[in-house]
Amino acid sequence: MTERLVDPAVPRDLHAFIAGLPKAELHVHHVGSASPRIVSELAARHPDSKVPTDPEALVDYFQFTDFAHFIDVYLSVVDLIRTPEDVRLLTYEVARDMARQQVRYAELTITPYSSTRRGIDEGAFMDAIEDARKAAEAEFGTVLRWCFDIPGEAGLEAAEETTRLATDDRVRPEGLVSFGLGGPEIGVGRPQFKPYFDRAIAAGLHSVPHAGETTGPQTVWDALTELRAERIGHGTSSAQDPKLLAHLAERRIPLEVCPTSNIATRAVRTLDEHPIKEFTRAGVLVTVNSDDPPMFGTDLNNEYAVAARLLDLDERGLADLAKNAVEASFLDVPGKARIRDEIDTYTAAWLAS
Ligand SMILES: Nc1ncnc2c1ncn2[C@@H]1O[C@H](CCC(=O)c2cccc(C(=O)O)c2)[C@@H](O)[C@H]1O
Ligand SMILES: [Zn+2]
Repeated sequence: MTERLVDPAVPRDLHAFIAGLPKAELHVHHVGSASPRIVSELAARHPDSKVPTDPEALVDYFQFTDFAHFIDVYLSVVDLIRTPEDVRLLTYEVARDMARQQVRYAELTITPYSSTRRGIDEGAFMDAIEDARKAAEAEFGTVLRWCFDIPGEAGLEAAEETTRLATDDRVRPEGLVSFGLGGPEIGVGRPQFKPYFDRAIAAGLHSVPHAGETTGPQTVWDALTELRAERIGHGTSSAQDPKLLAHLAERRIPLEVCPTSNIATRAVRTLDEHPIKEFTRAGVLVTVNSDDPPMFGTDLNNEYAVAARLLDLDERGLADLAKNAVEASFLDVPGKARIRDEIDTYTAAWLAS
């Protein structure tokens, strides 16, 4: 798997630099990060599932003809997660995979509605993710925080349930920092979710909806004006609207860019056509993320290598990219300073060697 991820266009020593570079990840999904080993283990527990039990067969299963197909496959993996133990195992293993890539901090997007709707008790669900979060920090030194997102296509009933789980002090987990909106965008207008985002923001959560992934720049404008987005998930179509690009740059509103995701879901045709270059030229604060790494045959290190190739970055450029994610994160000030210093120390030592 790792060998397939080594982008031949990027010098091997830059891959080595990336592998050791301390990083933060802001746009990565809980279920979407389940490794082939975990997915095949869960599939073996549930023979009624259409998900292959063989990790190699999963590589073919994770090939998508379009975004709708991706969502279907994604939900077939969601169906495998049926007990709090499944949730705990998945979360802990995701943190282990992140630690292996020197991820010091990650905001993991979780869709609690999809699990409680499938019968997992909400209190047991929150305990499972919190236990894994505390274990990951103690054992790997990786700090996890949660983003709860509404699966928009599931409508306002899902929005209400997600908002309740995110704002009711009797159930919301300690690690929760942000509130999002995921799933298909086509036919799922952002303005209808304004009341729910207003409640989440009033409860102290940061707004980070997906927008402009499979629809045009108006969706990004709506996310900014109606949902008061502090960051935008993907924002790919922003490149079609120079005023929007200027607005994002001027207000320093970060984009959570996931290059390989956009190719795998057919949102963008080829990496060379990806708008990440336009974003950078316009002065937009770009962060690089993996979204659903095993499903897209990638990992965060590979996304940094892709960015290095598309943006022609050297070690200092890659270190700046990592620091963008730290700056755009909702980690506290001392935590940000700690990771920023680690990045600078690592980079200086690398360049001096
Ligand atoms: N790149 C992505 N872009 C957008 N979303 C992404 C991406 N990657 C992962 N997701 C996740 O996909 C899910 C979609 C779930 C969904 O649409 C749905 C529809 C109807 C019913 C139900 C249900 O559970 O009853 C769920 C979301 O949880 C979202 O967090
Ligand atoms: Zn996403």
